[in-house]
Amino acid sequence: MIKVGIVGGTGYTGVELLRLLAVHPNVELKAITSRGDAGLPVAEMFPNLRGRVDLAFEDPAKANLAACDVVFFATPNGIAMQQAPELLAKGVKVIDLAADYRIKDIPTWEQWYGMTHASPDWVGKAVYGLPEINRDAVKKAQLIANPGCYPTAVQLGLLPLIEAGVIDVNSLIADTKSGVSGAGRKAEIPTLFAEASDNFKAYGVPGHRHLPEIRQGLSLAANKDVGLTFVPHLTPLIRGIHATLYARITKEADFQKLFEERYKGETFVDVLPAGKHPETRSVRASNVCRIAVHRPQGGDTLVILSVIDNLVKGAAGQAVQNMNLLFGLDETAGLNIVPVLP
Ligand SMILES: NC(=O)C1=CN([C@@H]2O[C@H](COP(=O)(O)OP(=O)(O)OC[C@H]3O[C@@H](n4cnc5c(N)ncnc54)[C@H](OP(=O)(O)O)[C@@H]3O)[C@@H](O)[C@H]2O)C=CC1
Ligand SMILES: CC(=O)N[C@@H](CCC(=O)OP(=O)(O)O)C(=O)O
Repeated sequence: MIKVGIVGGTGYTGVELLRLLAVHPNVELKAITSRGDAGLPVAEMFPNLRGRVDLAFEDPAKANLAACDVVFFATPNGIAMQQAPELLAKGVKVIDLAADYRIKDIPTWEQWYGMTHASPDWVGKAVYGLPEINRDAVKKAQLIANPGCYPTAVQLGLLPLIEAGVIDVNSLIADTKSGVSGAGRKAEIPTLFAEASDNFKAYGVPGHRHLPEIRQGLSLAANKDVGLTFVPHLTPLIRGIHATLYARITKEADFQKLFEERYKGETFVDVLPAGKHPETRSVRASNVCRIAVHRPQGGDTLVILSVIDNLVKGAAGQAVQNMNLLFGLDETAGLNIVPVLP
């Protein structure tokens, strides 16, 4: 059994990791941390885990994380970069759900995240954990930078077209919507019920920190810098991301077939039949990204629709998928979940 620790067990991605790992056939949960709720039984905070997780939260300073085979950091940005190196030096594998190791260019990361990087040496060694792109590198990694939620939906939607060289990569548009769980579990005014329900708004239009992450991935695939307009929106959903992606065609192809071929054999990417519209509820609680390819009125613009559950394929599920690869397990272990509908 793989001994697993989680730093930041009281957040939304932390409890989602617990939900998935509690029934994972190859995992033994060893430690779950919280600074504020150390000593509290996990199932008392999260009643959905009663009878599934019998651990109590531990103070991160006291938990024996070094005895684990893998530690997930489900913490705010800037925590793993301080705490992971000590574990990595002891041979523990680390999967960071935050952004500390996602961006290879340190000045770019420091500019967007507004802090000095505490372990820049590990950035170069970290592997960006988008398995559909990077599977072989993930298998050999010690440190995984788990992708952001918007970057997962956007990259999976655009990469097949960029890899095939059939679109203009200077004028890409990603119009994305997220449910409020994307903002985490901490109390904040914009995610109060009275603020976020019955409301719809864009945010971060001048620049969102996922822009450099998405640009990095797409530019690698294009082998040149891409031009991307990225506009996130907050919607009154709890879970879910819907990305509407626009790309101008530069080379004719059977675009539907191109997507079907690219994701053939990918358990967690489902290309819908031509003409369909994916819904966020069709992936809720599952690790699936559902994609549809449209060419409205046969014009020169492709519209790709890509939906994920931000907490699963956008965070905890993808992290478990990466763990499976790291330990040579079946990539789908613990992730064979039918989405909840309605
Ligand atoms: N929500 C989402 O959809 C997605 C989130 N992510 C990323 O995953 C990470 C976690 O997100 P989310 O679960 O939403 O966040 P939350 O705010 O819901 O939870 C954060 C967790 O981190 C713990 N924590 C905070 N500060 C520290 C610290 N200094 N040392 C140790 N633990 C700490 C908190 O517990 P306590 O204070 O008790 O210690 C809490 O358990 C973030 O980096 C986020 O950006 C990535 C993709 C999607
Ligand atoms: C709705 C909402 O607020 N979403 C978050 C992004 C989700 C996330 O956690 O992304 P990282 O892992 O990169 O931090 C935001 O826009 O900041």
